[in-house]
Amino acid sequence: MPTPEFTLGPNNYGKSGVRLVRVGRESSRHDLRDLTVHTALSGDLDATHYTGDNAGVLPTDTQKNTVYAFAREGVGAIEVFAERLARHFVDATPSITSARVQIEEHAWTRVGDHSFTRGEGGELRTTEVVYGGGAVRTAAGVRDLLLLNTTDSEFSGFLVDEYTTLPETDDRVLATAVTATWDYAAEAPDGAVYDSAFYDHAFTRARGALLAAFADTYSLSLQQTLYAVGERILKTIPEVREVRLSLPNRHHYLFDLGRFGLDNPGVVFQAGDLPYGLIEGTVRREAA
Ligand SMILES: O=c1[nH]c(=O)c2[nH]c(=O)[nH]c2[nH]1
Repeated sequence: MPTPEFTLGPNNYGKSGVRLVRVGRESSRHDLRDLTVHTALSGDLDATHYTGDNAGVLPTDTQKNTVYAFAREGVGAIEVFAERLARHFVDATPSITSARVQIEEHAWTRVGDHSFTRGEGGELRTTEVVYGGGAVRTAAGVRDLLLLNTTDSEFSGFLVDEYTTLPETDDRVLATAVTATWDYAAEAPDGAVYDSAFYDHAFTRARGALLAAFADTYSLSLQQTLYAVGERILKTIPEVREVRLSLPNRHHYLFDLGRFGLDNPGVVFQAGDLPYGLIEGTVRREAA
């Protein structure tokens, strides 16, 4: 290979948005799983970038096919399915040294033995597994979990400068669409086995902790709520080492009804769209 003029930096490639629906027919009460899978591989891929020599390139089409083929025997928890795929791409492909597999699960609600319903959009359960150098890193989470408190939220005492117009409030609607991601420790502190049952149970408990913290925290800022949510997840799941949260502030503006001779004691709001505040942060197990 001729010496290239410039240096290729970090790179990865894979298939995004692999839509997989699996029907479990073990009994007449069918099981339904609906996943979107994203693969990203990296390794010794200089040749394809510098010269177009594709000998080390496992096509993204093959990566997609592998997702469907692996689903034939079962999926289990999305964390486990992602790890199976990531390990396969690395262990079976000499040029590939690291694989990232991300999965979003769209939840369907059962309405019969073989009937299900779900709204468009809606909350997703998520995972991201990275496998390389013999080590697995597993993260799990939720996206677009909509939450709203009609009271027990204030925002006051903030910094004021010549551009500040925001009035202080001692009672507001607090609404957000939570994206939460939590990392599992490589070694479970209590010796738990990271299997599908573990991940499903941990997900249910982490989500429950998130909801409880949002509901029972008297909020002086969304930042304070963010910390309270992260803290609650860490306290609930000993295997979690870090929680990352992204909380858009879905503003609700008290609508001025005074123009119509009406009072508005926190009853009628205009739901805002853009712009929105975006509060993001990480809460870690290590002490401050
Ligand atoms: O909870 C909040 N945090 C902020 O930083 C902020 N800024 C703002 O305008 N409203 C809010 N609310």
